[in-house]
Amino acid sequence: REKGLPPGPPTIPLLGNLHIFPTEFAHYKFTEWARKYGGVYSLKLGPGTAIVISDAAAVKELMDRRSGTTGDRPSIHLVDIVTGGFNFILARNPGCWRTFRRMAHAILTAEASTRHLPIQQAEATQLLHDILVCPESFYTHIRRYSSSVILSVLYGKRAPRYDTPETTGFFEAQHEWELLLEPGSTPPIDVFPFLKFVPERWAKWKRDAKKVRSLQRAVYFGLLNETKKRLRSGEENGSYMEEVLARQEEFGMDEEMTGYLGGTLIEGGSETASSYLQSLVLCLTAYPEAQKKAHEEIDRVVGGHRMPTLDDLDFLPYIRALILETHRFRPVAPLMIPHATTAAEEYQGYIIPKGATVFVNAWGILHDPALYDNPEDFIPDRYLLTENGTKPGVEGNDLRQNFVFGVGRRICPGIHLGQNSVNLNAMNLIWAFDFNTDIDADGRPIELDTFAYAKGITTSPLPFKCRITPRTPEKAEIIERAFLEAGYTFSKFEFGLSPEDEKFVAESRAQRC
Ligand code: HEM
Repeated sequence: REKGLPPGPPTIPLLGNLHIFPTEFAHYKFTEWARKYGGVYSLKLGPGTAIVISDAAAVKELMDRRSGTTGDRPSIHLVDIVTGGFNFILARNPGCWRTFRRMAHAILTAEASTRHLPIQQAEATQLLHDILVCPESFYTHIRRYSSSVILSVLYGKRAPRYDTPETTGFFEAQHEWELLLEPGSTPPIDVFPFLKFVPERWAKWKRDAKKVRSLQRAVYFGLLNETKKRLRSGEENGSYMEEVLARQEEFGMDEEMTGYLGGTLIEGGSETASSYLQSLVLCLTAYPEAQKKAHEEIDRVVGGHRMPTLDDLDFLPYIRALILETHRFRPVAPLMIPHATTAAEEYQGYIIPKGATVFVNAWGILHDPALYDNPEDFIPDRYLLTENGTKPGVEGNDLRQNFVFGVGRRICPGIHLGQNSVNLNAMNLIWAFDFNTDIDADGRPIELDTFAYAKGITTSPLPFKCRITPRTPEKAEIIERAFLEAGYTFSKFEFGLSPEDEKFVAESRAQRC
């Protein structure tokens, strides 16, 4: 470890800390090290350096205020060979990232998210309907919902079923991509660049990378070409990609960039919202006291004769607190997405070197016992006591309520769309259903493991069982009616459907007649 770096675990020659770098659930190990080495510590990864920040004040200073030098992403060879460097989320700065970001700022605005609310609301209604009809498949219903919203908003084409070809195509590509990016699944190419020159026949990762590239391109460019075809036939429906295509020249975007912009926005928007909503169901089920309070509040404010709308949220302080507590308790991206520095920075006497990878340990901060009372418990009330949920007497000014959406220049550009999804569905699900733990053969409740999560950069609970029942027959009827009425909104997003999707849609419409 070079002189001047923040402290960190002892190193060994050549590898530094590479031999102890966690290959899964890194946020747990990073948090354990933070308690030992402090809120800003360093890891040596071969010749490279990683800085782990688990302190809210340091995040504010280094990542938000000095974002000009901490807003890059680390160089990842796989991103270059799979996407040609055109992955918005992992793109390096400068280069195409700046163009993507300008485009996102112009088009993914709060105002635009409001324009897309009708389809989001209609999809949220189908989510309630699907759970009503087949509650045991709630996990996949949520995934269908989030993919369909993002496909509708981006390409103006919805996914009526979980098995819609675009959805399964995307999930397959995404699954293979995440496996490839998983630390430990490939040799350390970025630490030892000579590995790039190993011939393909001895490097399985190169063959896998080719496969992921062709899977992704089939989905991303397939959707883009369909959008163009739809525009040529004069069937505009106001999707994001329509505007991107119209302003391609203004932003200097060629075909490759345009295809990958849309594709990586699906990557960013699909699994994040679904992971959040799956965690929400897990928390409601595992913490019946919190569920009861939320039910009481929504019954008082919204009542049983209509569905909630986003306007109700202002009058639902406990549910707002519950939404924030779910973000804190199980953040979708516990280590966010690694950043990198473009110049050296000095922080409290330590050097943060140029080219260092920076991990923002959101998990470590949001589960810090110095900030939160009983951080491992799900306690929405903490957000009623203080703005950022911190324990009384502790300054929470270095935190902010949208912290889980990222930091500095890399803050999530889909934040408005994401927040609408989270807020709308949280209210809907609480309004509509009772969530109870499953029971075993002897009628005893089966305790849920709230730590059973999938590994990866973004993480969702592993599929779990719970009993979901409508709260009143009247609510079940309201949901059915709203789903049938949503058919009109859906019809504007249903083109080029597969025969199976056509059949499904026709059957839903037939019910209406
Ligand atoms: C609950 C929903 C969501 C959560 C919790 C979430 C969270 C995040 C986080 C933590 C980051 C990393 C920020 C950083 O590196 O500092 C991020 C980046 C990103 N998100 Fe989201 N996100 C959500 C929804 C969405 C949606 C709906 C979209 C697309 C419309 C989206 C697109 C992106 C993109 C493109 C990036 C990369 C931005 C960049 O590197 O400049 N996200 N998101």
